Amino acid sequence: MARILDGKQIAADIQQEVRERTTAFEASGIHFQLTVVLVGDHPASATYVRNKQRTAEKVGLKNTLIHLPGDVSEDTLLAEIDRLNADTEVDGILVQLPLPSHISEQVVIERIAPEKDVDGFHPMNAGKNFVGLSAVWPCTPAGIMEMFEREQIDVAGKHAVVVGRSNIVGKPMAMMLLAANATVTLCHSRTQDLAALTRTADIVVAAVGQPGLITAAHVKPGAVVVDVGMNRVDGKLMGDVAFEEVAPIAGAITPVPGGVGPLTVAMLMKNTVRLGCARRHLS
Ligand SMILES: Nc1nc(=O)c2c([nH]1)NC[C@@H]1CN(c3ccc(C(=O)N[C@@H](CCC(=O)O)C(=O)O)cc3)C=[N+]21
Repeated sequence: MARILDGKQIAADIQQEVRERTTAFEASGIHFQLTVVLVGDHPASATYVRNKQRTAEKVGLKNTLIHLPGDVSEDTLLAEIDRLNADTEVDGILVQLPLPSHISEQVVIERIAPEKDVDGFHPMNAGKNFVGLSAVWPCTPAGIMEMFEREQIDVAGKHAVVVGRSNIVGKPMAMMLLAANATVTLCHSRTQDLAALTRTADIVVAAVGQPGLITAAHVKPGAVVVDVGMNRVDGKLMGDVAFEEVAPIAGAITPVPGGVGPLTVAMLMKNTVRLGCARRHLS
């Protein structure tokens, strides 16, 4: 039976460290602020945003929610981002995705000042990361790497198979693993014989949004299995991994919930402090 990687506990450890840093800065009158922009009333988004705000509160970050109606124009949203870019009190800006279809996510992401881009989604930051200049990495892959480190899962020289090629998770995950000296295979919806590839993996990261896609037949005994999936099935949260059948085979596995999700939120806090320090020339 696999070791269960307790994302919630690791996230709590990261949050504790962030709390210690914000407390130290508070003593010198410095307060970091995360601003979340939510457009519309997508129920899942509202839950995630509430989670982020609660966590920000806990770690001593000022947090502001800008909630705009679902029919807000792209221009109004862009003007709001311009205002936040210019606000010297704001350290991090997160525009919750997905956005309504009448708004271009790419245009919005590019409008966020790169030095306030806590998600690491801006092409400037993605590009820097691509060439090995360390910018802020997207929170989900960053949280997974942080978990590997804290759980002493050494990725150097290992074969890591990432399933999913989004700009938010799959692509940056592959880049981070590569930077940490893993041998990386990036799979996606058009990959032929996925199971044959994942069966050769020492580490599998599933980030496709298909409940139960990764089965026992996809996993080599002893492999580390990381489940990024957040699928709501009959009101229940399910990952991309068929946990019940994979857990007995894997060497280590993340649960859903309580795995990657809390790590993502914790890294958002860590990234906010990092950007706040960089912008204020603090170490
Ligand atoms: N600009 C932007 N940045 C994001 O980082 C971003 C985003 N947009 N849009 C949506 C996705 C999704 N995401 C999650 C974060 C935490 C949990 C999380 O904490 N999940 C809990 C369970 C939550 C529940 O019960 O619904 C867990 O896995 O234990 C889930 C999902 C961040 N995202």
